[in-house]
Amino acid sequence: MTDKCGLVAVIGAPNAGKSTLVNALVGQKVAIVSAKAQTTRARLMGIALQDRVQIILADTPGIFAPKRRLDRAMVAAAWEGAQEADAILLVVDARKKRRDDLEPILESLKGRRERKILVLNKVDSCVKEPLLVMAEELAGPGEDGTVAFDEVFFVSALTGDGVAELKTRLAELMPESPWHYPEDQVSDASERLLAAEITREQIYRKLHDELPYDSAIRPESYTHRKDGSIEIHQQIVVARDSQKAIVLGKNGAMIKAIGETARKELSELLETKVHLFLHVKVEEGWADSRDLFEEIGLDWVR
Ligand SMILES: Nc1nc2c(ncn2[C@@H]2O[C@H](COP(=O)(O)OP(=O)(O)OP(=O)(O)O)[C@@H](O)[C@H]2O)c(=O)[nH]1
Repeated sequence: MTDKCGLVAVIGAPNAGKSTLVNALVGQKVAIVSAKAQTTRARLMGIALQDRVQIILADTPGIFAPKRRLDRAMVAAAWEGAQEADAILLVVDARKKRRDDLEPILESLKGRRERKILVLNKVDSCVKEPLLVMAEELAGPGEDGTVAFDEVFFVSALTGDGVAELKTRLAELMPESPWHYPEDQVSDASERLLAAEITREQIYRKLHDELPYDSAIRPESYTHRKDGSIEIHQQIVVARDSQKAIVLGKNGAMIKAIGETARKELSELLETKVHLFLHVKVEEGWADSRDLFEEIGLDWVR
């Protein structure tokens, strides 16, 4: 069998389950799953393998009405991901009845020539009949005769139901091409970016009530020690002194707990001992700072 390799853009509203689906397709944790909407800031890529086919998944940030500059950058990154794709996967939370947030996405999909696949996710917790109606509504030819979607899949990214079928289909759709990544490299998100994502996930888990979106992780250094362990330094960037106090916690207890959990998870993922050093830095208006945008992998949007 000749080698095949292609790019799949994963798009959808916040919380639709894109990260969970990418993880399920890849079979290993590469993107960040959180119950909170809009946590996927960086455009992490997952790489799924099926026989001699490499499927590169652009796990894009949720598309939503952008207000702040940072949010606009997220949307731009999402669409940038969809530009050179061999297929576009739109992930929809099948449990949601209101689909207002889908309208702008459906509208902009109309003009796209790529193969469009609708993935109705979370079928583990929704009733069947309305689901079929929804599929019919979304997948049929639109009023102007254009087909909104070429194919529909029903999946549960959580239980894995339907994921193998979707993966097989994606593999079929990939063009003949040499592989873009070495066999053992399942993610092109550099390890240091992955490490930053894991710390950020812990901050959301432990502090999301107090620190909604006003924090970011800046990777400082990532070095391999002679004994095979890895030393990682990261800055937790916040906007105000009061937020710094929250991240530190009483006598530093919070940052210690964040660091400890993140270190354990990283150590498991990287299969080696990890030394993680976290520092809190106050930077007013960090969301407008250009270098940080670049560090989290987003284009600068004015
Ligand atoms: N019941 C159920 N829950 C799911 C399924 N897939 C994802 N979820 C949950 O939905 C929530 C959002 O999932 P994510 O994968 O973070 O969603 P996302 O689309 O990547 O979200 P953003 O990063 O905000 O764009 C999490 O709590 C998941 O556990 C599914 O198939 N069934």
